[in-house]
Amino acid sequence: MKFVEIRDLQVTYMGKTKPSIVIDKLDIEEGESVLITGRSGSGKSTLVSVINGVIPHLINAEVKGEVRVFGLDIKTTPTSEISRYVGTLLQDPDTQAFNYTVIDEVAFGVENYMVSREEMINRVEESMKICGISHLRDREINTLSGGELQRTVLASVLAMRPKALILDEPTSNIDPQGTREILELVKTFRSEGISLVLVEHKIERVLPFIDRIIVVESGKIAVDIKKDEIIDRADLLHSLGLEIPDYMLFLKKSGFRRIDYEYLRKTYNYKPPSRNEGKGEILFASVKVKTKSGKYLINTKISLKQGTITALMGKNGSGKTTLLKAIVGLIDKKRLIVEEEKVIVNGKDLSKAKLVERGKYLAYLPQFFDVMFIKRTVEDEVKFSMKNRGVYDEMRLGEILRIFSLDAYRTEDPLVLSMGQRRRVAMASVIAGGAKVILMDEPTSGQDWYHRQILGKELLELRNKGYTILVVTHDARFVDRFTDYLLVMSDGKIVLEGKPEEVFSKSLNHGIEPPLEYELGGLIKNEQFS
Ligand SMILES: Nc1ncnc2c1ncn2[C@@H]1O[C@H](COP(=O)(O)OP(=O)(O)OP(=O)(O)O)[C@@H](O)[C@H]1O
Ligand SMILES: Nc1ncnc2c1ncn2[C@@H]1O[C@H](COP(=O)(O)OP(=O)(O)OP(=O)(O)O)[C@@H](O)[C@H]1O
Repeated sequence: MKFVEIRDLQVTYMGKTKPSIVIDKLDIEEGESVLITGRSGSGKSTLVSVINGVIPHLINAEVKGEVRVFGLDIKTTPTSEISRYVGTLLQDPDTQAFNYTVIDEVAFGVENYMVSREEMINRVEESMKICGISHLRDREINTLSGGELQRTVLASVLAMRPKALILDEPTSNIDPQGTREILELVKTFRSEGISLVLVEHKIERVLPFIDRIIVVESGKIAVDIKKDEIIDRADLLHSLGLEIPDYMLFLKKSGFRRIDYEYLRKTYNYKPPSRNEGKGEILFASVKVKTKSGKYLINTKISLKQGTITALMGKNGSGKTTLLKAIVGLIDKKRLIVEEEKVIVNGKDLSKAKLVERGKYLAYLPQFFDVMFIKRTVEDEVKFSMKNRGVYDEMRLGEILRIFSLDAYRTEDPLVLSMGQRRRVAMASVIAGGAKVILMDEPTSGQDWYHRQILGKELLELRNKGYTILVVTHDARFVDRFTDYLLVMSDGKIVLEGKPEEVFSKSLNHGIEPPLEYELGGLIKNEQFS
């Protein structure tokens, strides 16, 4: 039986005049493992939403044509029935978790099935183990880090033992080593005939786990190839804005039709970009944060050099977000104990300063910043933020809008702008108070390569204008391309620091996978892709 059969499909969201996807024919065989990729907004999520029945049952959209999933017509089969066969991990795990504790969440789906209690317990335990969250079993969901939450949702999906899995950008929140471990395990399920659909921007990372690549472009299937054809089509894929590493283009130019890691190791040269050294320390912090039961979540010192971009990497739950929050003064003191929070910015001691005062020196951009917008125009949004910090001045407002290339959008509603534009409005608002140090939490997550490059260039421009930036990310290629220093956290401590090329050679034990060109170019030894 086929996993997916699509014929003459057109999906049009309520209120839209044009369909978001138009697909004449698509078949996915049972047991196949397919990567669906393509630019942001191309229609990937819409496609997977008809495969798991979310459209039309939970999201209102008109579906013309036919979609069958394991022979079931998605238009007439309730989602509860489809979800017995097709398990989905959404990109934003917040929307998928409803329970109080981790173990309740993992058991939630499987509880509704007719399985014995013993079988249920076995499945729940096994899934927690696979996803590396057994130690979090009794933890309240709202205390989990982003990656821990995503792993929890995945465990609950796996406990249902679906015939097919849809993973929507698993690498966006789960650290690279964790993603690899989970995909390795999914691969072993595949020997039991499980089908896999992976929606992902990081093609290279998932290549060992898939058979076929489908590229969606403007709502249509633009490319549908076997994995082995990736080099043959490298130029086309590159021109579609996908993250095709240079070494693949190099192979194509050298006349190869397949990836030949041996040849690359002998011939491929890689030189990291030049980095800024910075001019002395602009930020120093010494932070200790612990739980009520006395476990240190953060116990570390951090220093940033003026006029540099510094990356902060580390496994899920290592403490990256908590460290950023502690520096800006955003730790929830009802839940956690702040034992030490020494923060000095540009010679000014902010250790005792309140949030608003710290905001004049430090700008913090959370991962999901849309919630920050409260005004109806870009100009009002930035103005409001300046007034709030007591630093409003019309000239300065104009200057900030120019720095962030927002002049042309002054009167637009921030919420109708594109993701990149919205991020610039949020950044303009947070630095409007005069802050010269910007702390950003996972701005690369879920972004396609084109937008990650735009972000990187924006950061370089800000750096050249004298700002200092600390950026939390799981994206090693982004770090290599766009940052000057790399800090690695483990168990609440910064354990490695230096230029990315120095740190990458030692970071394998900390959940970080260096860009493959480091290994192929002989800069580090890591034979995981061979
Ligand atoms: N619920 C919705 N209502 C109306 N339009 C929608 C809805 N969801 C998506 N769209 C539109 O459909 C098009 C395809 O969006 P979709 O989310 O499928 O893209 P995507 O390739 O998954 O993007 P990304 O990589 O950014 O997640 C876009 O133009 C988007 O604005
Ligand atoms: N109230 C709490 N009680 C116990 N542990 C907590 C509490 N709040 C947070 N934690 C734990 O602190 C650790 C650090 O979380 P943090 O969000 O800083 O991690 P992170 O490095 O940003 O992870 P990710 O890469 O997944 O985003 C996590 O293991 C989290 O579960």
